[in-house]
Amino acid sequence: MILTVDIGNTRIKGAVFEGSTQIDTFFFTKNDFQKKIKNILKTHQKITHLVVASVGDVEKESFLEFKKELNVHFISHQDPFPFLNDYETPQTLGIDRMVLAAGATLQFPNQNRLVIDAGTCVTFDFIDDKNKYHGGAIAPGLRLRYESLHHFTAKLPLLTLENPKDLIGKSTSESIHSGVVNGLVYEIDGFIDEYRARYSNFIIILTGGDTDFLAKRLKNTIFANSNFLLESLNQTFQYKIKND
Ligand SMILES: Nc1ncnc2c1ncn2[C@@H]1O[C@H](COP(=O)(O)OP(=O)(O)O)[C@@H](O)[C@H]1O
Ligand SMILES: CC(C)(COP(=O)(O)O)[C@@H](O)C(=O)NCCC(=O)O
Ligand SMILES: [K+]
Repeated sequence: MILTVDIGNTRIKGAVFEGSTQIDTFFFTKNDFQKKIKNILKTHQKITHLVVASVGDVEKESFLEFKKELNVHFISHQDPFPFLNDYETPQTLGIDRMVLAAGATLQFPNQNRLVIDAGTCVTFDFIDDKNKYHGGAIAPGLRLRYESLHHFTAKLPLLTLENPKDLIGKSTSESIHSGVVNGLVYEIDGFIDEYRARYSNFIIILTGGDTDFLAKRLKNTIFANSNFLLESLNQTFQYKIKND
């Protein structure tokens, strides 16, 4: 059994896999994840490997204590990946984006794929049907948009995510909700339309913490799976075992 851990810039997520089946899912904070992982290891005594992908600011050293009982692996740019990386700065490409691209390549063979991860940032990643990773885009995520409107102005309040009543906001709060939510939805649909103008056929995977909120608002048909990064982490590690 494998425990996969995804350290993003907002949350730490974990999942236990038996083969390709996800049997448990967890959310951690920076302060409690060591204690929680210990409990998970007690519950699932067959866990032999801990596989971590991190773009957050958690120290690698905080996983050292698990090395006694487990095989601990941090996914890195040196691992084998099932695609050809055409990014001009491959060493600066987020390891989460590498893992998403690996998952898309392995789960959806022989087709063009666009992966959209709506987390702290919204990232776009495009992998073509010849398994070449092209690159994509990085934009602020939903919560980041609410926070930056508040942080960089004198008058705007900090609001939490809410469904906009209408396109036309009739108050400060309604205007912010429309600007943030409708804005991101139009942005994602706009990106998809532009990709479609270049590539007639591709599948779209939407993942990240805002998956469910966004999926039902997009006009494009997408494959929504908020677990895609954790699943892809498991697959990236299986791929490494076979190809190292
Ligand atoms: N419990 C939660 N805590 C924080 N953000 C959450 C939560 N549930 C959903 N979200 C949403 O998820 C987004 C963060 O997604 P996530 O995939 O966890 O980010 P990251 O991978 O960058 O840490 C935020 O924009 C927020 O709107
Ligand atoms: C773009 C990101 C900050 C996204 O992080 P997340 O929203 O998943 O927390 C992360 O993938 C990253 O640090 N990337 C490095 C730059 C790059 O991918 O080119
Ligand atoms: K992201």
